[in-house]
Amino acid sequence: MDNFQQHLPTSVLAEILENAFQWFVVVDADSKILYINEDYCRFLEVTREEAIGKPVADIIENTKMHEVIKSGVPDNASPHYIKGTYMLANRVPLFVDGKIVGAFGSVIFRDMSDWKRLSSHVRTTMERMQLNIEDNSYTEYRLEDIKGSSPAIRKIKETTGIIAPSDLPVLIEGESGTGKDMFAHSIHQLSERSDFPFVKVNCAEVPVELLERELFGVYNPLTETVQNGRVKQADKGTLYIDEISALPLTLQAKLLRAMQEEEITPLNSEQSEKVNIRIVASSNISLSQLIEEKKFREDLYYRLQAITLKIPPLRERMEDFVDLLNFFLQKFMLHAGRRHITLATKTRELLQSYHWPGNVRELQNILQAAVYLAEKDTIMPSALPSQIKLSNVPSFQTTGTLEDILAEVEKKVLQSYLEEESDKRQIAKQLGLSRSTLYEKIKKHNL
Ligand SMILES: Nc1ncnc2c1ncn2[C@@H]1O[C@H](COP(=O)(O)OP(=O)(O)OP(=O)(O)O)[C@@H](O)[C@H]1O
Repeated sequence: MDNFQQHLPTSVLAEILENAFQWFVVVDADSKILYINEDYCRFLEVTREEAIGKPVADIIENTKMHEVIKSGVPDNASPHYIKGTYMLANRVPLFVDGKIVGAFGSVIFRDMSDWKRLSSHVRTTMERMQLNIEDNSYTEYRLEDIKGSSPAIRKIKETTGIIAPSDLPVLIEGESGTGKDMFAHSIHQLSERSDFPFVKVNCAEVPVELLERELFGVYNPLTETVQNGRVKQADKGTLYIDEISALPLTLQAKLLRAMQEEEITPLNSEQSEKVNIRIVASSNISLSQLIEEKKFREDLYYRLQAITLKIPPLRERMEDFVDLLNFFLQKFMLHAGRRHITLATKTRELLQSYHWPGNVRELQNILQAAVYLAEKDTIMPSALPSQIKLSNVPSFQTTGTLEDILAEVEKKVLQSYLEEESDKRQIAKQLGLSRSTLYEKIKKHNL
């Protein structure tokens, strides 16, 4: 402490006390005023000379400084009624060598509307920060980030370029992991709304009972304020509604109103608000089928589907496979600080013949793991997850004598081991054979 004081001249200390808090008072152990700043005196309509040395209760009405001195417990953010208004005050006891020598008090909000304003300002700032955190948690994609040169992908990219600048809603259909998010982002980036927010909501991830407030906001009667939902947050920008098929029918009606009348009504409110949003929606199941099952409103569907981008699953556009493979391999090599990694021919074949239910996302994840796990410069099939290796289990004949069938199985198993591993010692070890037996079998099967 002494050390600090040496560096902090009294004049500076006084300046800090004058300015650090709007209103500030220090009392001694008998609750007599030792210090009070100018601003506080002005408000109390006393001079500083009059105030200093007086019992604090004579100068500040409803003060609780003496209670804090008695209890030794701070009293923070507590309402204090002075001159006809409620203010928010902090009162803190001062201890020296374990003994209470006084207390200080500060008024942190001069009236409760100050507080209300600030609290609503803090909330909006927090909402914006939250939005940014979520926005930044995934990359902002552009059309050129979408790899692949299959006719399907080229066509969809071309259509995206044409329709993006308009304000029309867009529906993107495709299985999970096909790149729907990437297209939604690209549409926003290429539109005149790109300087305004891109807000995403995944209807399947938000619990149904919270979806209405998440989308349309909620009115809080206590604070008399509206907490904005995603629609309002996307004002002037793009609202990306992922998995729109999970949107309940009642909310589908509200969304349609937001699109047609450019108006929303927050939950618990009777007041409509104007909004200006472009909707990009995506679904990994066919919405037309949901209409037949009466789970999706026909009017909303027709409003959305005028521009539909249908992204085929990866297995139906394997022309993109090599582009995607090379792209991810380069990317993850760079991330992992590796200079040269290739795929063994068998690894490549296994990947190529897999049916990719998780689409591009699955390919990306598998390559990432394989690059990080690769000990040498070649990724062997053993680095692939079992679902890929199992999808390629060799088939064998089931007719003939048992001896013939077993010989066929033995040949196929040896063949697949030899393709995966060049070190025969390793193969013999894995199959529980001596090296000489392995060589005999290789010779017998002409491998
Ligand atoms: N054509 C592509 N080029 C490069 N990366 C791609 C491509 N398609 C998808 N990806 C990558 O695959 C991952 C999944 O893509 P995205 O999130 O856009 O899929 P999605 O269809 O929206 O999936 P979901 O329906 O599960 O939300 C992303 O990390 C993205 O980088």
